Amino acid sequence: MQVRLEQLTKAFESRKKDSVIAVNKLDLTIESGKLIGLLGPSGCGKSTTLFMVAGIHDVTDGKIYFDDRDVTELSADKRGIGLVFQNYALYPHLSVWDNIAFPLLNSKDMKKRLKKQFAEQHSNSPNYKAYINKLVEDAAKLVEITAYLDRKPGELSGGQQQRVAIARAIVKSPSILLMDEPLSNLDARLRIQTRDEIKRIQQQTGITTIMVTHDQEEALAISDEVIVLKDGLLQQQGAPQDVYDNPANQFVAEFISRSQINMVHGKIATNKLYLGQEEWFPLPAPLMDQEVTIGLRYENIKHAMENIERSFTASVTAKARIGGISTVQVRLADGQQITLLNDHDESLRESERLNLVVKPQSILVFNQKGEKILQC
Ligand SMILES: Nc1ncnc2c1ncn2[C@@H]1O[C@H](COP(=O)(O)OP(=O)(O)OP(=O)(O)O)[C@@H](O)[C@H]1O
Repeated sequence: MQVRLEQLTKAFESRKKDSVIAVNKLDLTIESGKLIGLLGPSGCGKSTTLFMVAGIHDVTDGKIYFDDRDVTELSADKRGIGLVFQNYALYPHLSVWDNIAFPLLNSKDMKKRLKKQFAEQHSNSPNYKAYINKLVEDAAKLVEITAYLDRKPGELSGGQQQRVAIARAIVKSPSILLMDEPLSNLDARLRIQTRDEIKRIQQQTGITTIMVTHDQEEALAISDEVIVLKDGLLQQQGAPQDVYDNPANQFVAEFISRSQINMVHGKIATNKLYLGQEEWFPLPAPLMDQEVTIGLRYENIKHAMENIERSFTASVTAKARIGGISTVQVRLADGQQITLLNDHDESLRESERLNLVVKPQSILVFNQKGEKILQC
């Protein structure tokens, strides 16, 4: 099912006189069957957006459509969504089976729907009870927790509990699955494993899924598309690699870079780009004279032959090795430091002068407002 937000806005009344605009005129279309990473720093409005789509928060302004149906005023239980929370929110006194079956057995609407489905589908189940049992077992099988159906949540690991929560959300065949930071209570190893599980489950079911996360690596790894928010405003939507390669602005470039980006001070003067104080190269198209910030990702800066077009020189100040990644820090003529990946040359010496070049289309130039004015 497609999800479309039109000028979606949420203001929270504050005790002080100004209200907080948590989500600000958000226009978005999420295509059916996609896994979306809703991404941004703490307080940017991710959860508020998700909870409006879920029907948990009412909207201050704007519209929410599921396909062509306006669901803005529809209550949460009538939207056909599955919800997964950060803290799993399982019932501790119920078994895993009972937790998964809970939404099937405790909603009048759902019971009505299931009875109709059971009658229409001429299912292989001999009776309604067996039909429910099969739905629970199928959901448990999908998330691979069949062996734990008799246990209580407290007898499971965090990762297993989150799988139960996912099973409970998908057992009612929702049209949309909404996940609020589903991985953040898990340790690093389980996070990667569960992240990959979410991808598999989403691909197997084809349910349109929106996953809120503040962890860009997590979002980039599994999402078909990422949506980046800041201060309640949409910054960019696109395929992970495209957003990484072509960030819309300085904020996105820094947020989606695992911090491995240099932001170097420079300027544009008489249609030439300056790296620090040094003239670098003529602009491909004219731009106004101004101070700029130049974004250069570590992996895009390479050693080069002397005098190659757009090359620049810098001297080595330090080398570092973190895990399998080796970096070298160099100083430009005006003293600014930049870092690059030290792919191949372990023999670099301190103060050695290097000739460097940046991969085409990866020089990102931002104006003082953080808007991208050039990428070349
Ligand atoms: N019930 C509320 N009352 C008042 N302000 C709220 C309320 N809920 C959220 N906010 C504010 O709205 C803004 C967006 O909050 P939201 O929880 O959506 O952000 P988030 O991106 O999900 O953050 P996090 O990653 O920390 O969960 C924040 O400034 C927050 O303080």
